[in-house]
Amino acid sequence: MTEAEHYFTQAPASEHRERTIEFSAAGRDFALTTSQGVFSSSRLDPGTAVLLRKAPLPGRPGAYLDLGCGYGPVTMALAESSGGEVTAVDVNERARQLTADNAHRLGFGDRVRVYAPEEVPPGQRFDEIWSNPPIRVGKEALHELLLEWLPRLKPDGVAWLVVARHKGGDSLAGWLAGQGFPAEKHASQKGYRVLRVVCA
Ligand SMILES: C[S@@+](CC[C@H](N)C(=O)[O-])C[C@H]1O[C@@H](n2cnc3c(N)ncnc32)[C@H](O)[C@@H]1O
Repeated sequence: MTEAEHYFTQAPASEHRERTIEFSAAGRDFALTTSQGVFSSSRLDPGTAVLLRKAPLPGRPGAYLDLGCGYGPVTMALAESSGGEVTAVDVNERARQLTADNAHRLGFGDRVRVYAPEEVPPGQRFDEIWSNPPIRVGKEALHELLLEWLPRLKPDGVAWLVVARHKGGDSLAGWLAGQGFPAEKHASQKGYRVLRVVCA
C-alpha cells in the first residue's frame, strides 16, 4: 500500500501482490487469497480472529451481511456455518474482487453476493450483520456507517461487531444504545470487545 492509500481506498493503486492467509473457523480450514491494498493483507486480523472465535456463527440458512468484507474471512465463515446467503459489502474494489474470487473457489459462488455499498438492493433486510468495522475512517464516518446499516436488520435481527477496546469498543456500545441499538459486551479477548447489538 502506498503512503496515501488506506485499506478503504476505493481503487487501490498499489501493485497486486497476492498471498494466502490460512485460518480455521466454523470447523473448517480456510486458505484465502489476499493482496496488497486491502485490510490486513498479511495475516488474519487479530480482531477478526476474536470475532470468529467468540461470536456464535449462525447454524441455519438466512440472510447475512458482512459489512466491510475485505478479502472475505468473515463472509466465508458465515457461508460455511450457515449454509445461507451472505451479502459481502466493501468500498474497496480490490477487496470485493478478492472476496468474490475466494467465494467462487470455495464453492460459495451461488450464495455469496459481493457489492459496493450503494449496489445493495434497498429493500434487503438481514437476519444478522457481522462486522469488523473500519475504525480508521474516523468516529463520525463510523457512526454514519452503522446508522446506515443497522436499520437493515430484521425485527429480531442481531449484529455482531468487534472493536479494539483502546479504539473505542466500550464507548461505541454506549453510543449505540443511545441510538436505539442496545449493545452488550458479549466477549472480551486480547484487547478486543465483541458487541452483540439488537434493535430496541
Ligand atoms: C477492519 S476492515 C475488515 C475487513 C475484513 N472483514 C477482515 O476482517 O479482514 C474494514 C473494511 O471495511 C471497508 N470499508 C470502509 N468504509 C466502508 C464503507 N463505507 N462501507 C463498506 N465498507 C467499508 C474497508 O475497505 C475494509 O475492508
